[in-house]
Amino acid sequence: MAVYTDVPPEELSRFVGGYDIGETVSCHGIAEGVENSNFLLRTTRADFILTLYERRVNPHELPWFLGLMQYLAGQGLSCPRPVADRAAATLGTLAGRPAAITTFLHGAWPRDIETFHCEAVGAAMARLHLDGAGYTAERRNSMGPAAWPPLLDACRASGDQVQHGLVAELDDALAFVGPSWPGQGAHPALPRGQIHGDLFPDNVFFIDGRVSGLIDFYFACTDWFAYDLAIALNAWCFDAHVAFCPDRARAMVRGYESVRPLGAEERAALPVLATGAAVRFLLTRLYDWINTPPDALVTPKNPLDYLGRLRFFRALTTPPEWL
Ligand SMILES: Nc1ncnc2c1ncn2[C@@H]1O[C@H](COP(=O)(O)OP(=O)(O)O)[C@@H](O)[C@H]1O
Ligand SMILES: N[C@@H](CCOP(=O)(O)O)C(=O)O
Repeated sequence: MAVYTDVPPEELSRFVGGYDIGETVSCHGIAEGVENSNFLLRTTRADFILTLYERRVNPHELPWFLGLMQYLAGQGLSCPRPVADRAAATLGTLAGRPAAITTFLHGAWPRDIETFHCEAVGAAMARLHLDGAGYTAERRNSMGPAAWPPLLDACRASGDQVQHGLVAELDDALAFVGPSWPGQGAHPALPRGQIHGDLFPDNVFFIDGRVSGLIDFYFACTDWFAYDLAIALNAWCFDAHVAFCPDRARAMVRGYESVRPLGAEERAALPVLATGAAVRFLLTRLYDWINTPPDALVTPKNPLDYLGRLRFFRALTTPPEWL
């Protein structure tokens, strides 16, 4: 359950009254997601998503995220479009939190991933990469390689209680990934631009087998395009037993390349990028696993799902046949 902040009805009605979106009919907390408080806001005109920003989102960065969504929606990408209030502002304050209203997207995220989903998400991601080109403001990846050593340090005391030897394995992975990262030493920099940064299945909606929308842009940033693909290879291309599914990976790369072909250097960097992506999600999940109180409303995600992924990508020595 991800509703961290309750919204008193009178505050909601004052907030919604600042927009030209009709009268509030209902406003219900949404029991999915982990980062922010999301509500389905139904008005006499339409359905909207009301988001109160919590936790990891830096309020100073919200205009960048909202601006990116506005820009991508203007390019024809199906993503939440921030709604401006009567004073033309897309960011306000509600119940003491920064808050925004965005358009509601129809569709549902896939619970059972099939190969066609992976091909479709690859193509949708490549479109996002191309569509973002005209949004020139940059955002550094706050969850990039520089963030990983301090995250590991914060988990150092308790990490081995989650799995024996985990901290040493993560130290070793960081020592490998850091110097091998694109742009480090002899490793070439790669094509870069606006990436989603968290394109997991629960952030991609489908209708009748086609992508109907991408949501949750709050890890978006300016980084290597191929890193976004590496994140999605982690998130979509393993089964429930954390066994790698080469057909899914092949389909995802094929879908991506149907829109934006990868360069040879991007292809060569994918194993290390995917190893880094596994480290990144293992670490954020481990941090949450250790620091989420037992009575919290949100259930932390299992960090060890990403240990199997890390080991898989780390062990790739030659270019894999699915690439
Ligand atoms: N624009 C949207 N249209 C429809 N549903 C949405 C939209 N944004 C969020 N949701 C719903 O809210 C849930 C949580 O949103 P998400 O952005 O993933 O939250 P968090 O940032 O907290 O992880 C989604 O799984 C979806 O059900
Ligand atoms: N996708 C991340 C967690 C971020 O959650 P989201 O609900 O914002 O997508 C993970 O699975 O670790």
